[in-house]
Amino acid sequence: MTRPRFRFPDGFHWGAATSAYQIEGSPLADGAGPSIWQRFAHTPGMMANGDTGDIACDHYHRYKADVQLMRALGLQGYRFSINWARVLPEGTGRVNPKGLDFYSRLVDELLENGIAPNATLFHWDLPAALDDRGGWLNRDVAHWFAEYAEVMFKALDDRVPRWATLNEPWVVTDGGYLHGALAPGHRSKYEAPIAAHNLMRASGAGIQAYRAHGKHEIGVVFNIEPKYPHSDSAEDLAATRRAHAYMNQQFADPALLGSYPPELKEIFGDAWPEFPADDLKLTHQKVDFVGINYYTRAVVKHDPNAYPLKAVPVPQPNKTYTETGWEVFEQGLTDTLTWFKERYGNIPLYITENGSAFYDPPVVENGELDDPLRTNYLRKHLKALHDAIEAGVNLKGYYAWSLMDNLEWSLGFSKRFGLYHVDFATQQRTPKASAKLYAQVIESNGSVL
Ligand SMILES: N=[N+]=NCCCCNC(=O)[C@@H]1[C@H]2[C@H](O)[C@@H](O)[C@H](O)[C@@H](CO)[C@@H]12
Repeated sequence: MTRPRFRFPDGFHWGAATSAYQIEGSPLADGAGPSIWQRFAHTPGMMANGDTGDIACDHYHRYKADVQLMRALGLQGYRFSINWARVLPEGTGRVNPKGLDFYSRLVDELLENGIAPNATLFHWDLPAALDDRGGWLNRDVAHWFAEYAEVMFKALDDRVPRWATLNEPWVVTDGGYLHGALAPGHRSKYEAPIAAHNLMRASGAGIQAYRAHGKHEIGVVFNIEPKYPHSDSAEDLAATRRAHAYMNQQFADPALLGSYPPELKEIFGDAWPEFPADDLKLTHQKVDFVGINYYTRAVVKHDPNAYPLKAVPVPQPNKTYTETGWEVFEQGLTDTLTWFKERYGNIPLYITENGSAFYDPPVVENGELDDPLRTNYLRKHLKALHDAIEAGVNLKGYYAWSLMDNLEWSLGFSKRFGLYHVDFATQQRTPKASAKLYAQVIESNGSVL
């Protein structure tokens, strides 16, 4: 019997992902300290509709029922993040046992239901107390992060087989330090490179701590958005190169090559510091895997007025765009994975996030909501994933973003990425048709595609 066209390799890992501030709620419960997102969300004007993570999906209280939702899909893994300030309310020093206990209970519930925990130490919610001490702009943050990482490894590594240090450092620096749309809301071309550099120093220090205390796997998670030139003019090709270096190499290169791409000095000019050479020895640590978050691509053209890249994305005609303004372009996922393999070698890779926000009219049929656009996005991207594996990429697994609708950062609850719909007034979870497809994909290891 011939093998089904899109059957994935035996042992391919199927999961779903969330993050602490987006789903947990109760950000200050049981001794937790505030994070910069707790502060940012309560700063007037920062969040769409004034939405905050005060309740979100109330996962802090509903985690057992949410694990049953994961089990209903047949998930083999669940990628979640740890709210640093729940465990270390001041960011360093005193450990809050009730904060640690929540994550211990979550991990036990996952294991009891045959779901492998995949824990991310930092998914944007830096303790506010550390931001008061300079946060990612203070070189000491590498030590603060390593101290936090060691607390978590000692507490949970006996039960957590896979860790990530950071989630998407590019978004933290581009959104939080350059453009100011995300916490902590700074707007400085001088601060952004320093924050970026210290994020990767901290990730390196966290990996070093894992080598001393951990028994399983640790990696780091990057968002990668492939860049395609609008034309083959020299200007557009150079603009595409700058955009690619800024988003896709600025963090992976120091982590995996121990160097920065030359375009960064070109982009930031006098705002690009001369970093101590030893720093890149710290950022360049062996990783057990890399997580790639893929959503979309960008077609890029030169624009002398665009700050600081002198490059802008070009909307594509006759294409489907999601509610977050991202073009549906599944070929970009295949291209991203083959590029990553060519540049960094055949490191084990996971797609740690992939998904889409669409306004799906909630049509309830036999207890599920129909979401044709999201279902189509999922199907096309899983096929593109399979193409990358056939091209020789060492792809180990896939985590759908997201398990359930949640707080889409400063866009609030208006952008829905979930496989499960959440009615935030009642906290009712309802599986979407995309959840049903995903469950069939997991059950058949892709053969159903
Ligand atoms: N322009 N543009 N381009 C695409 C760049 C994507 C940057 N944002 C992400 O990747 C975030 C990631 C985050 O981990 C999660 O917490 C977010 O909820 C999802 C959805 O937004 C994605």
